[in-house]
Amino acid sequence: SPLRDIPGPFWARYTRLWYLYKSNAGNFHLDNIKLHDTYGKIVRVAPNMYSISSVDKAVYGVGSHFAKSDWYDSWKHPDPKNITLFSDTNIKRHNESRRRVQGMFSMSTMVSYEAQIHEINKIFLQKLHHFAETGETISLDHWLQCYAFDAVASITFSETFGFLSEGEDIDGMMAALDKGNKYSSWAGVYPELHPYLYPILERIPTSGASEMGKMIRFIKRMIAARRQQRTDEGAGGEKAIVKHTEDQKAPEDFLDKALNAQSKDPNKMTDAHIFALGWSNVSAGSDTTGVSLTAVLYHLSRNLRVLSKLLKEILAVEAEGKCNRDSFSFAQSQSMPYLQACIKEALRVHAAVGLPLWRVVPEGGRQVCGRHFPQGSVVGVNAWVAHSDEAVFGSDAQEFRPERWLEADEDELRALNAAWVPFGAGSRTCIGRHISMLEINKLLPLLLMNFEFELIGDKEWQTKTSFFVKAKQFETRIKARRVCH
Ligand code: HEM
Repeated sequence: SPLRDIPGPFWARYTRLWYLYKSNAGNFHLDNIKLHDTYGKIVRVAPNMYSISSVDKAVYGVGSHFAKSDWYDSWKHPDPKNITLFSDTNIKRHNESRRRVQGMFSMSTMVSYEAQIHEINKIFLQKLHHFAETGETISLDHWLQCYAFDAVASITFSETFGFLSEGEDIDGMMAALDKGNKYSSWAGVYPELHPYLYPILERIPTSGASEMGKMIRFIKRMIAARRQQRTDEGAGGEKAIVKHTEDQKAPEDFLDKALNAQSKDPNKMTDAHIFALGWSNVSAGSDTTGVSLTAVLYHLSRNLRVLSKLLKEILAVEAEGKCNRDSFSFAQSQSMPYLQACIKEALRVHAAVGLPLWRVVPEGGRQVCGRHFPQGSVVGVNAWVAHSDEAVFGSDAQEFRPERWLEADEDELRALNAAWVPFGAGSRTCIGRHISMLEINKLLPLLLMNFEFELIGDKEWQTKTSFFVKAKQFETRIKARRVCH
């Protein structure tokens, strides 16, 4: 092989088992950084899989023609009818599907959902005020995940899953998603087995495949119920706008938007597109935002200098009467440079996704990270590796220091931004990033204005990666914030 000199662990040269084991051992986000420290910019992690240390535009640039590798096949049901945006490895079909739904995810559309997010924020604040009164210790990561689930459900289906009000994983949906993701992460290493493994494992209750099946059925039930409701209401698909919330001013939710688009042109918005939309929002829009919110709060709680500087910015806005402790507008958050720097920095030091984003070198081969790769080679960058690159982020790359985003000059900022990939990059970049940005920007100032978060234990937190880098536990005590600092 022309790539035989690429270094890496001994067993990775001969078998995918090494990557299977390592990527599922729970620490690959950190192991991947160590691998690059040991072996350099390009590291072999399996006979034909190469981890690269930077976000090469040749691979991830828009129009690069590097398709997602078959590692993504295991992220969908083997039935080809169940395509999803995230797992589609066909460039042409993915572009077409993405174009059909792109408008629903634009920032301007997202801002129209502010009122829904505001309602979810209210429920969450009430819950936290209760915990502040009782003084009990809570798992903040769990509650932030409940929040993210209910928020995305609210804009997708105009109803919450009830996680925040119950504080529980109702119907085991969180666990189902978690197990499904774990299955996909390991089965992706041997994707050729997925069509055979999935139907067998699906029959074993609580296996990752059976839990994935449960989520798929849940989404299909939500869609079928809405179709029925529209028929019962006489909409029958022809009426342009059908409201499913009591608030008649609320914008159409994602599902209605998709069903209305289908009634206008069933060929453009097929049943498969509608399923893919519901599935993407629930599966890709909950854990990711929960993990990111958890990361922001964790790093702020451990960096009191940063926290008090951010509080100053937020409380100054409050003093000017531009917000109150119940409501914070997205527009306001956008004019707060330190808040933006803190969010960006937290997503840098703790990207939600902790595995490389695998791509296939297209026909004719390509130059990647300064070396030629023949077609069919699989290359991928892990955001954790890209974000720890000292050549870009400086010798303090490991530190949580939001100022780096404010001190950089124009050229430096361009380089920082190019290496900042918590949402992926290029044509496969996260389509839902504006949803999470809306949620994070509206919620975080409210949390900090209302509460003090006291971490239990002074050790660094423990994390576990399957695909998402989740806190093992984030035990916290909450106090109502009464005095301005
Ligand atoms: C902070 C929160 C989020 C993070 C960190 C995040 C991260 C990512 C990343 C890294 C990718 C690229 C994966 C790859 O190349 O394989 C991605 C893709 C995707 N994300 Fe997100 N995501 C977030 C929130 C959301 C939300 C709220 C939604 C939907 C409601 C969503 C839906 C998607 C979809 C559908 C894709 C696939 C896009 C495509 O291939 O065209 N994400 N996300």
